[in-house]
Amino acid sequence: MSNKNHRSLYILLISIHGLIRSHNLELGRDADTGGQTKYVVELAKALAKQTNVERVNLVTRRIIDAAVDAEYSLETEALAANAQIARIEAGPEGYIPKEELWSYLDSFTDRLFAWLLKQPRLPDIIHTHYADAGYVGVRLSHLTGLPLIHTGHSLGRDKLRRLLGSGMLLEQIEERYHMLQRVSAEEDTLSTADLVITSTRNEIEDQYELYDYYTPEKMAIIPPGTDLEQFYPPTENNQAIAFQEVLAKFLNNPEKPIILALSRPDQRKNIVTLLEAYGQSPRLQELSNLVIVAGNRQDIRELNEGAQNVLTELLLVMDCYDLYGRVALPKHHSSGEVADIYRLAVKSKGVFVNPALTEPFGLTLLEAAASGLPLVATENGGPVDIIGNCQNGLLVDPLNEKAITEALLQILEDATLWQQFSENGLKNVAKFYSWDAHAQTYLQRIQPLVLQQEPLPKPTFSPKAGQYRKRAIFTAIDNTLLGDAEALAKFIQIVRIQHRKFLFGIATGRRLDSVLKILKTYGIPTPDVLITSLGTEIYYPPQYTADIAWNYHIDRWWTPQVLRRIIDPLPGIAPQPKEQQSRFKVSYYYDANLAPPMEEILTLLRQQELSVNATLSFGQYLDIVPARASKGLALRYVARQWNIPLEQVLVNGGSGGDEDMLRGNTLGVVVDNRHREELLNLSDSDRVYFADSAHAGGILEAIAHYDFFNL
Ligand SMILES: O=c1ccn([C@@H]2O[C@H](COP(=O)(O)OP(=O)(O)O[C@H]3O[C@H](CO)[C@@H](O)[C@H](O)[C@H]3O)[C@@H](O)[C@H]2O)c(=O)[nH]1
Ligand SMILES: O=P(O)(O)OC[C@H]1O[C@](O)(CO)[C@@H](O)[C@@H]1O
Repeated sequence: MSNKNHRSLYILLISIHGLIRSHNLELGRDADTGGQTKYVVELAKALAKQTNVERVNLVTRRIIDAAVDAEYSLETEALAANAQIARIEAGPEGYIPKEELWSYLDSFTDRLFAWLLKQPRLPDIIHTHYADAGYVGVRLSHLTGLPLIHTGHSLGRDKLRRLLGSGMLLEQIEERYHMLQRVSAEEDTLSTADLVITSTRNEIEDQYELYDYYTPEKMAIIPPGTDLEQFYPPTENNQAIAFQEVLAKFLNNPEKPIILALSRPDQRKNIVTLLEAYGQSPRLQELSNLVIVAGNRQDIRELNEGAQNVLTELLLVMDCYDLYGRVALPKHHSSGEVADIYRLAVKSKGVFVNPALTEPFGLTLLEAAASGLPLVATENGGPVDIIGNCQNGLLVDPLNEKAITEALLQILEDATLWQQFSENGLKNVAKFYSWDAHAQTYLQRIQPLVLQQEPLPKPTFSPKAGQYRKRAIFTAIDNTLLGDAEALAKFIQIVRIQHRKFLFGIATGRRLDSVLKILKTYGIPTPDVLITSLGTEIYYPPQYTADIAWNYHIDRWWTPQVLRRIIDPLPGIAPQPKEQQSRFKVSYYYDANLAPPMEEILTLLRQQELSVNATLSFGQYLDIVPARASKGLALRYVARQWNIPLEQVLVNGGSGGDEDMLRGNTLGVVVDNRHREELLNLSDSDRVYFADSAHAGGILEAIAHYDFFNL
């Protein structure tokens, strides 16, 4: 291993949703392809140019769908000589909205991990973008021990707050955006990440501050850049800009100053309030035209629900105020035309407006500034910093039509102010927002994380010759292996007869001493590997050698005494006897009638900045272990040691503590006597078989169902 201090870096960026490729980004095509898509491609290219960066991978989801370009199905695509996009399959092949990706992210994680193990070496750092990639990065970081950094781009709690403020009902928001799942993933990411990179101070103070796990000291403000070769002011010569033709179709007096809004057609962008302000102001209508660029569309009725609602509402409001001839809503524009659109607005002495309910950062504001276009922008989010730095516009309350109108008139009616804002923007965007400066600051900030990382060592243990197996069965004990003597006897028979053909593993919440008693009492053959105490300990028979590397790996940010001080006083919760406790497991009895709901306990732990794994089993056992430990994570560590693909690992479970080993690419089976609500959200996973039989009968049924011995 070369000395880490001098080795050049291999950086892994993960950005899962949207349409990502090396060129000609289809920004605005849909709600998932916008600023983040552009940000990660430009970041990857900027990092790849740095001298001490050896390789950059930008990992995204592989999409095979006739509705989108075939390029998105390429498994790799070059971004630079030392940078590639890598596309990993997860769930259905087709292009689906980011809100529907959640149940496929465990599988994405397993496939990405398998892909990484095939590369010349593991990355030095994982950088995730948005909640879905955060979900994957947390698991990947636990699996590998690699440092995790995160950039939210847009935060669920902030979006939720603003949508509620705009009058949407919680049920509507949950139905459309699956906000609870997203916020839970964001909290887990914040509690695992070593560093959070934001674009502005406002994000730290006003957006991340909403989270239970809020640690400003782990956050770094590194503003993104913008491409000054693409965005620049119109040239002096009066060369016509082709897009003018497109707008002329809509406008009676196309020479009037343009008020330009450009964003994805998403509710959060709040374009309709701008249209309302324009519709209510005869003065604005006399002085200017309103141009709204909101993605590309052929037929509004074919767009996804969010975009359809936004555009339909705009047409209705336009009609209501009879704004025909004064408002342009172009259907198409290419990514190459975007810069021209800004320049058209500048030539007309117009204004760029971003009326978003909240704008985490706002790349369009940088683009407008680089074009010389003054700004009117929402006071919620990144524009506070951007206009603060660039001194090139006015901030407004996005829900106040009057304020928006006044700000627009103030700039449109004052040529001196317009000129001042235009010049300030041009000068300051180059000074404060450059990708090269971003990449240099980025590398300085991650260097200490790379140096201190303790990657999980390649498995020391290697199976003895002849012991290689290509499949495995892992089962929990209570109510899964045990409970039906006849079925257990049949399973024991299979173990004895077929034992050369598969690795027999046990993954239990019990301690080693308790498991050994069970094996003896029920005559269960000695397993090849024992995962005990809920994935915190791993033993290898016959001497039951403990895997010390695993203990060292999970012992991170583990402070059981702090944990006990927080949990012990809670009502309806009592410590289990000491023989159930272990070095890396704190266990309680949980009385659902008296104790706070699990969500509240998780919130409490995060608010105390604890990064742990808390699970409820059989509705009565609350177990808390280090974040890097679980049955699923320990099982993956063992499968990697024995080089057994997860697709050949049959896993049998029945309660909350088993959930994470049943997710992902393993072959899951849930026994019929399962604890239903603890495993409820497994139902939409395509790799879990819900057995009709209970206890060990479930395993026997699954062996047949998956045709296990012929895999
Ligand atoms: O019809 C459109 C709409 C958008 N864009 C482009 O798409 C990007 C939009 O980026 P941004 O204005 O930042 O908004 P979002 O797409 O919402 O991006 C998210 O991610 C960005 C990067 O972190 C943050 O700046 C935003 O606040 C956050 O909402 C810009 O480059 C636009 O030029 C188009 O080309 N055509
Ligand atoms: O508004 P939301 O749902 O938080 O999502 C913001 C979207 O904008 C993007 O920039 C699109 O690339 C991503 O951050 C995300 O898909």
